[in-house]
Amino acid sequence: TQSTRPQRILSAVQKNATRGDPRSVIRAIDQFCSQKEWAMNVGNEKGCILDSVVSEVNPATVLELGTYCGYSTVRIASLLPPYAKFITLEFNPDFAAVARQVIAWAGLEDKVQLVEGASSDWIPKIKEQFGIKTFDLVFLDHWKEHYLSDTKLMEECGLLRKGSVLLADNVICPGAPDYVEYVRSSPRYKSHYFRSHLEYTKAEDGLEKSVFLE
Ligand SMILES: Nc1ncnc2c1ncn2[C@@H]1O[C@H](/C=C/CNC(=O)c2cc([N+](=O)[O-])cc(O)c2O)[C@@H](O)[C@H]1O
Ligand SMILES: [Mg+2]
Repeated sequence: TQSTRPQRILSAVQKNATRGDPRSVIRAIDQFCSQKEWAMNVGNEKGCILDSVVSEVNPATVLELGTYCGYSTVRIASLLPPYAKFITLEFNPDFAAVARQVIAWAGLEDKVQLVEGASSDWIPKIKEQFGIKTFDLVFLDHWKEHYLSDTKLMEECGLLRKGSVLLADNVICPGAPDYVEYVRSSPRYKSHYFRSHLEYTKAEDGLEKSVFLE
C-alpha cells in the first residue's frame, strides 16, 4: 500500500538521522522537506525563532497544540530543563504514531507526553490529569480556526498565568486572522510579530508571540 507523507518523513529520519541526536533528526526532516516533499513542519527559519523564545522563557511547563510529525516537538523538547513537563496534543492517530517514533528516534520520549485527542476535549482536563497548574509556554500550530477558541478555553480553564507566553505559527500563511486580531487588540495580551517565511518557501509567514498579562 502507498505510504503517507508522515511515514515518508519518518523513513527519512530513520535513514538519515542519528539515534539520540535531536539536531540530526531536525536536519533530516528539513532536508527531506526542502529537497523531496514539502510538509507543514514549522521549518528551520521559523524554528530558530521558536528556539530563541523557548530558551528565553526557559519553561517548566509547555503545551503544544498539533504535534503532526513531531518536528517542533523535538525542537522544543531538546531545549527544556530536566524538570520540565511538556504535553503535546494530536488528534490524528496516524500522525501521533509517526510523531512518537520521531520523538523516540531523537531520544526525547522521556521529555514529552504525547496525548492523542482533540485540544478542546483535553484542555479542560489537563490540570487534574497531569497535575499542571498553568503553562509557561504554549505553541499553537494546529488547525488555524481552533487557535482563538482554544486560547479562550485555556483562559477559562485557568491554564494561563501572568507572564504565560503564547507562540502561534502561521500568522500570514495560512493565517489565523481572528486569533491575531484578538491577541493584538485585547488589553490582556502584549503581542509581537516575528516576520519570517513559510517553511521551505520564499513566501512570507511569521510567528506571533503574545504574553498574557492577566
Ligand atoms: N483540535 C486539535 N486537537 C489536536 N490536534 C489537532 C487539532 N486540530 C488539528 N490537529 C492536528 O494538528 C495538525 C494540523 C496542523 C494544521 N497546520 C496547517 O494547516 C499548516 C498549513 C500550512 N500551509 O498550508 O502552508 C503551513 C503550516 O505551518 C501549517 O501549520 C495535524 O497534525 C492535525 O491532526
Ligand atoms: Mg504551522
